[in-house]
Amino acid sequence: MSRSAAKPQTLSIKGLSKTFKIDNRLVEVLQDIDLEVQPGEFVSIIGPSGCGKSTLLRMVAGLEQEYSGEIYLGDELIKGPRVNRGMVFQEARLYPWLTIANNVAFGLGAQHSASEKKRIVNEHLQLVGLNHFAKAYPHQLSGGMQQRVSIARALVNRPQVLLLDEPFGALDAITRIMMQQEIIRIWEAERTTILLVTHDIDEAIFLGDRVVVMSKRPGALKTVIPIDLPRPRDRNSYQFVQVRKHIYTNFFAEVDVPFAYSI
Ligand SMILES: Nc1ncnc2c1ncn2[C@@H]1O[C@H](COP(=O)(O)OP(=O)(O)OP(=O)(O)O)[C@@H](O)[C@H]1O
Repeated sequence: MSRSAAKPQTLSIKGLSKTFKIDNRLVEVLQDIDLEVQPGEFVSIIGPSGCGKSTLLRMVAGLEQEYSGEIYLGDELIKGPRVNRGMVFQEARLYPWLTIANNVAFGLGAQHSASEKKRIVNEHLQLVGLNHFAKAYPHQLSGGMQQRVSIARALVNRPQVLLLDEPFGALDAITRIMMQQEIIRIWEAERTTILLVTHDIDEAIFLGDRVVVMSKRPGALKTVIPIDLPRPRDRNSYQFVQVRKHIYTNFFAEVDVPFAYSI
């Protein structure tokens, strides 16, 4: 592909803490997060429900702006959303009245001519394997295909960082496995830095160069585990199973069940 990439930058999260006001109470959600993500690295984030994983991603996206600490992309202090960071959510969030091509084109800036827009959209539809669906509408696509459209839309401005917030959570198990292979293929083609939040420990190990494990709220970094397994990874290999066992037994063997959820 003839798509020129911007120079990759390191993502630096420094001393990040976040408090929300819930029911007139201040609730500390994130506590002193320090994390450096190298250009082109794939980092998976796991942790108990409510520990602040999505909030952390939203902060990197620039969607949350009140917090202490700093987030840098290269030399740029992140203060709000910008096209150098793309985000994909659990639901595809497509516009039902727009064709697939127009959904992908939606985020493209006015600096592109109509023919340039068409070329960029086609390249991205090809990247996610949907070039034959340019004129279809979202309701004509399966959940996995819709999610691929939202990945194309997030990549269309050539972001430095792709933020994936439980992007395959709503998909069935088989589609999920296919999408994991798909995101690896896209990542290997694009070499975009990826931050993935997931509830699925296998998915975190299968995809990540490193797995960040967060503690329960207020979310802090419990540990960061490098995954030195060769790609493509085999979920049933001895080494893979050992990494999974290590994460389960050391970090998730005794997850506290809040009283409200206990029987
Ligand atoms: N806009 C908001 N206003 C108030 N509280 C919020 C807001 N967004 C998130 N929270 C609170 O922050 C905490 C962390 O939420 P967040 O969605 O980041 O957690 P999470 O780790 O992604 O959870 P899950 O794994 O269940 O999706 C929760 O207690 C939630 O209630």
